[in-house]
Amino acid sequence: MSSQVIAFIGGGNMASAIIGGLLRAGLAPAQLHVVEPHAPQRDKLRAEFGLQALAAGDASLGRAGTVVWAVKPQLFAEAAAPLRAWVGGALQLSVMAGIPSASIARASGSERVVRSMPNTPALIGQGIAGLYARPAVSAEERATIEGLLAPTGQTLWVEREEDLDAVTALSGSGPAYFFFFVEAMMAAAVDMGLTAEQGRRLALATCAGAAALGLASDESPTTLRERVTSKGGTTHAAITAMQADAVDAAIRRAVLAAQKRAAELGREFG
Ligand SMILES: NC(=O)C1=CN([C@@H]2O[C@H](COP(=O)(O)OP(=O)(O)OC[C@H]3O[C@@H](n4cnc5c(N)ncnc54)[C@H](OP(=O)(O)O)[C@@H]3O)[C@@H](O)[C@H]2O)C=CC1
Ligand SMILES: O=C(O)[C@@H]1CCC=N1
Repeated sequence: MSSQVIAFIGGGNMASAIIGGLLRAGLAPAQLHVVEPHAPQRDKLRAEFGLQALAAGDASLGRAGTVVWAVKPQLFAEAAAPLRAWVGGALQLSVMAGIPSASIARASGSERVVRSMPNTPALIGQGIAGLYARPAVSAEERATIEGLLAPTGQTLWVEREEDLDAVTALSGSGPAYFFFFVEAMMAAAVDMGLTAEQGRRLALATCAGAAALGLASDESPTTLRERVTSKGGTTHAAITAMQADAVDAAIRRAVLAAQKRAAELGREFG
């Protein structure tokens, strides 16, 4: 990893996932600057990572080679306005849902903008992040961003910026859909007389095993599903019940709702 300074604007969940990865990859805490107005969160960053976060931006941000925008989309404009004087010379990386790269270029004063959409498994190095670069970003700068995100998991470039809204709806929000499903499995476990903890272990191990099998196999998810589904058996009963409730259509509608919201966030706060 290079010796450049990386400045994070916002030191919350997603910034912490990336910071943790960078420190594990060998960056020195002194290479990481964080602007975080929330005092308890600054204390947490100090305790967890040994970082001295700033309550507000200052001229030290001018030393950053890369600036990572990790505030809520709703707060982007407010967060960026006081920093423009210092961040314009840097490569910009956003993790914010929805905010268009043109807005980030305008607010930061730099056309060198990469938008990313990571997800929370980044915390354990098993995330996947969609990436989009504005034309002014060089091949070397794309590689810099890939290196910065590598400790958090995989990356996937998209050519059209609007596709990041779909990535947001699939993999950015996706961990929450998965935990929603696990919550329902746990509730069903209790309905059947198991404890919630037994349900949690069975559901999580089953989902992790199924995901690992899907990744390791050349077969499609449909084939893998059919292989579990014995004729006239228990899985058939469950899948038939889900089809009767149109669960697949409901999931598709939910993902499209997330995509629509990502686009709205861009229009409202970009
Ligand atoms: N969580 C997720 O799964 C994912 C999130 N994202 C994106 O990451 C971004 C951050 O989300 P997340 O980490 O979950 O949110 P958090 O609320 O955990 O982190 C944002 C942090 O920014 C701080 N902040 C608020 N105003 C400013 C400011 N003016 N300058 C600097 N920092 C400020 C917040 O402080 P305070 O709490 O006081 O407001 C907060 O600590 C969002 O844009 C989201 O779309 C992307 C992919 C996945
Ligand atoms: O819910 C959100 O808006 C953010 C973006 C993707 C995951 N969390």
